[in-house]
Amino acid sequence: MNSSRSKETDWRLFLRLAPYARRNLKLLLLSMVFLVPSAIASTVQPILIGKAVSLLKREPSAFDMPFGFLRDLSLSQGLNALALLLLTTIVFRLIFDASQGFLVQNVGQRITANIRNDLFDHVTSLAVRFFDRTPVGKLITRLTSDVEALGEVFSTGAIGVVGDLFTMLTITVTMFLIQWQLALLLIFMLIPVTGLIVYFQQQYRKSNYRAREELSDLNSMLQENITGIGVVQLFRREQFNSQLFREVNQRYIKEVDRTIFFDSAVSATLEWISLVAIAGVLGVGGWLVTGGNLNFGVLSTFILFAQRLFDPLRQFAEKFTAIQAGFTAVERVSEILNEPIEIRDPANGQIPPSSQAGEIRFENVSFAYKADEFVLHNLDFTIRPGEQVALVGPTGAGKSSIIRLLSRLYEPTSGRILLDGVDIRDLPQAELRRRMAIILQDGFIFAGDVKSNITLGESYSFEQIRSAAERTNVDRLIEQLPQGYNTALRERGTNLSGGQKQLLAFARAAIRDPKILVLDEATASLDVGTEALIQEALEHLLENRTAIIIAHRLSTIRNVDRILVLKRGQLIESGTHEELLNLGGLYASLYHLQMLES
Ligand SMILES: Nc1ncnc2c1ncn2[C@@H]1O[C@H](COP(=O)(O)OP(=O)(O)OP(=O)(O)O)[C@@H](O)[C@H]1O
Repeated sequence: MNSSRSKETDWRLFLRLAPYARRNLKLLLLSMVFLVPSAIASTVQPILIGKAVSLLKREPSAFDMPFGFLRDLSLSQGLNALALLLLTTIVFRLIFDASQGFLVQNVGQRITANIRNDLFDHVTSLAVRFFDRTPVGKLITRLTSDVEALGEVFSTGAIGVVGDLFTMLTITVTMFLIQWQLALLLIFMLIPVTGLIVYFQQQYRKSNYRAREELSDLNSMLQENITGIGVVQLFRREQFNSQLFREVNQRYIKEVDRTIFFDSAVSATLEWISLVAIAGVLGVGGWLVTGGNLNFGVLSTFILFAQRLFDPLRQFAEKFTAIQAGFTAVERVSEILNEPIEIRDPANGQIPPSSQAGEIRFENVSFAYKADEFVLHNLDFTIRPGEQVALVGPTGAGKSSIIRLLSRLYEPTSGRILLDGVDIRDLPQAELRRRMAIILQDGFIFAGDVKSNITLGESYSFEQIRSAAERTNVDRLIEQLPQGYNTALRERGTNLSGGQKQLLAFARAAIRDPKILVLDEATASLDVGTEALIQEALEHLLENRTAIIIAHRLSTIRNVDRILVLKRGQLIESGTHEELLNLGGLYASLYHLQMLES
């Protein structure tokens, strides 16, 4: 039952690769065709040697038919002719084996490159929810070492297993045509060995899967520790984390040891069975020869066959590690490729005219990150075009979640969000996000220069970049950097201060000229002087735009048109600064507390 299920799975996994193989079908077929002459040459060689032995022994040969031309030649001429034929088959095999190897590896590299590209595209299309539950290290393992393991199926020539099987088949048929008793003996030996190998192979596969899982955990831990190295060192967690790392590493090694055990078991089985087969042929064949039922030529041919029959199996054993690892890899890569894209563009999306100024409407929106743990309850409000609204509330009240829903990084559990009267689910995501710019507290920086971190891959002229920086009063700070706009920034912006990263995010938003601007604690990491500079720029930037501002420092939002106050995911107050102060509710008490502090 278990094995039939695993066969089914293997078949399904194999089908997973079919579309990739189809794209390189011609090369793949050609490489398979090359296997045929190679297998035939390999079967013919023992026959040629057998014939030579018969010539030397001057015994009647069992296979006269293809060698009629030898009858009129002298012994040395006949031996020379056979040697020449042998040489031809060797050259044949060399040429076809080499070409086949080259072709297969070439196709393999193309297929793995295609899979890697598809994985990248798929992963970047998955909803943020997927990333909430998948550690980065696990994903990286699948995108790198699992795809690599798949590539090895091709680079180790493991795909040549088809050729090995073909060779075994040709040898088997030829053996039966020549001498059925010896052929039967060898086949009887082959069957249990194959069964044993299949068993080891299944065990190997299981251990290999577990080893890859442990490797993912190992990489997740590594990634977490490197990303959080500051906290690790500040809180003296080095030893504690090392201990945790050692434990996972130990588990990984244990699983790898198991794979090595099964791998060696296969090689060892084949090694002794091949010797036993030769001994068997010598024993039974010797007995037949003494009885006059077999000649030396055929016996020599069968000794070579015994060796060659198990040779493809031995080769198979060597390749089998790569093949099984490849199956595990396809399984793990497929898991990611099968991950559904939760947030999709509508089949025929509506695009409201971009001249509209950006009205946002939440209609009875409720939302839970995890089933039944609602963080937003029945939100119902409208933000008019050009209105500036602040979202206020204690930590964890749900302010950032509102922004994530608005930008469709997550979808509401119930209710709907409308942009200029259109449900945002009916808008193409690119269109939705083109209409709004979001500035978060922690500006993310990509490796590249300042310019490319503002344009983010879109084609803006240098003038446009500079003008966006000027409009947000960021240009002066950029010019202070060592190479101005051309300063190379490192991954995650480690050569910029938190405030500097934030400033770049403002320029990034300004250049896009969005209808809606969202600031999520955007000025929190700026010093008072820089914040004043940005506030001034913001006033211009916010003109004629709908804006949502999240701020903990209530003094910065006093002038907005309306303040929405949230508490545990519910909208509890709404009004202008003065109205809310007069109301004397949560906002008023938060404000007075902050005033007291300052
Ligand atoms: N990715 C997530 N998965 C599960 N729960 C989450 C996730 N992000 C936030 N939450 C939960 O949702 C609630 C609202 O979080 P949210 O980030 O919206 O609060 P916030 O008002 O923006 O807080 P802050 O002022 O601290 O930024 C919190 O209780 C938080 O624990």
